[in-house]
Amino acid sequence: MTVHSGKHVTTTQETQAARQGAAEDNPLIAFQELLKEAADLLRYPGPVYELLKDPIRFLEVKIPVRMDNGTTQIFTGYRSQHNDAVGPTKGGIRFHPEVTPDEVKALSGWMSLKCGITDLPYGGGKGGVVCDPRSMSFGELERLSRGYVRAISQLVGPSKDIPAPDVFTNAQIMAWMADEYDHIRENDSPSFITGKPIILGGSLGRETATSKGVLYTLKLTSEQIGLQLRGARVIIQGFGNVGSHLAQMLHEEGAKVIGISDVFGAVYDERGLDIPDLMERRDSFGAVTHLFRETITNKELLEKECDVLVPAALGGQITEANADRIRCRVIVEAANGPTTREATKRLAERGILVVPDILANSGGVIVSYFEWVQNNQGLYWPEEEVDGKLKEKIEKSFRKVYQTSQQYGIDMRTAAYVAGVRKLAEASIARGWVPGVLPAGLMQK
Ligand SMILES: NC(=O)C1=CN([C@@H]2O[C@H](COP(=O)(O)OP(=O)(O)OC[C@H]3O[C@@H](n4cnc5c(N)ncnc54)[C@H](O)[C@@H]3O)[C@@H](O)[C@H]2O)C=CC1
Ligand SMILES: O=C(O)CCC(=O)C(=O)O
Repeated sequence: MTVHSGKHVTTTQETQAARQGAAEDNPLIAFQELLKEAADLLRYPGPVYELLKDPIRFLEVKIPVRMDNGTTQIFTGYRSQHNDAVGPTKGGIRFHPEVTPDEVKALSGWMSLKCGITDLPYGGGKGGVVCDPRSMSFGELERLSRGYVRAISQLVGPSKDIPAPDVFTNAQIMAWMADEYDHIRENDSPSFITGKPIILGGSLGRETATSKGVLYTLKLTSEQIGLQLRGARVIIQGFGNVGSHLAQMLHEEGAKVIGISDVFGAVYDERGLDIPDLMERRDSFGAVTHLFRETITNKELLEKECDVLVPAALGGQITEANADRIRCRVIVEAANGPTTREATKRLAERGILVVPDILANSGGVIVSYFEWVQNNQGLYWPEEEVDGKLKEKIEKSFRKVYQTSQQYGIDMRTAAYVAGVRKLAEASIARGWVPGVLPAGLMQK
């Protein structure tokens, strides 16, 4: 494979096509359909589903930003709070040109389920801003980040709704947002947002937490299906925060990472890629394939044969259109919503196991919770402590979902919904929001 230096500046047609595929299968409808299945399995009364199928609060905002060329551009942003019966809502902020209201709503619902599975004291939230940060200057991005916080400031806060990074946002953006919030509130509120730089109260281990969680779930899955990770052929779609660290971790575990991709395309080498070198050379938006002369498309990469396929970019990547051409033993969903419902069914028929996003990528919010706890108590933990607690939580969550799938005879995704919705429903029942009976022992005398 030859390497060249060059600069892509536009989004490829393949990206457009991938997103159109996602539009065919609206993530909010997919969330609602499976939520209904889980609520019915648990025999919850109708109002439980009616309450949880949409966010409890959804805000759309306009953010005027002075651009470097003197013009003013008006950006659209969203914040969705799915349910706050358990506690404050929690979830990342995505900066991406194709953010939609339904996507943000679905992402907030998935956050609620994620926090339910992992037993965090939160409901789900999510934010998004329609923008392309790759085409903006540092100054423009800072003004947009601060403008977004001003626009949503009434709705968020350390005990209301706690944002974090997601696609195309990072620790620097969290730092600007934290600073803006402190100015508005006129006090220091480090637990308003997580994923911050360490110097501003970020937790050790947060940057790699999502990837570490994916690695742990993959290891647990491998034990179940008798897959040897050492020497296993792995393909990872996306080389940003989650994909790149995961590639590095798998490389260190002795797995062979044979394909990776970014927004521009993919690189594939059946002999294994030099991951440490790619880690050095990726840019801050997780782009690396522009360094290669020979690339393939994201679509082609997903269809290459491997043992483990890890989508770690956007939603709606494995659909009815390509599910029959996916050739792997297991898919571990690091991205949110990468596999549509129809594709999940097709893959199950073909014996391909899917480890669902709301379990596999929960390491990020778990360590965000640890960051929030550390900020609230003003006492900071060493990285080993963070890692140990993360591993414990992921293992417990995996067992919960796996046992639920065995108990009800359902696939891992449906099991994750069943395991995740329980806490939400029970807290809503306990508050008297919806009718229902709590399991014995939950309501103390
Ligand atoms: N950062 C976190 O802690 C968590 C992230 N996730 C999910 O993991 C996924 C990746 O997130 P991050 O790594 O944080 O984002 P990132 O912004 O660091 O990286 C995104 C990667 O996806 C690629 N990409 C973007 N658009 C693409 C397209 N249309 N086709 C192919 N590749 C594309 C980018 O080039 C980049 O390599 C997202 O689905 C996110 O919601 C889930 C849990 C936590
Ligand atoms: O770290 C967090 O609070 C949320 C991360 C996130 O957005 C996600 O898990 O999808």
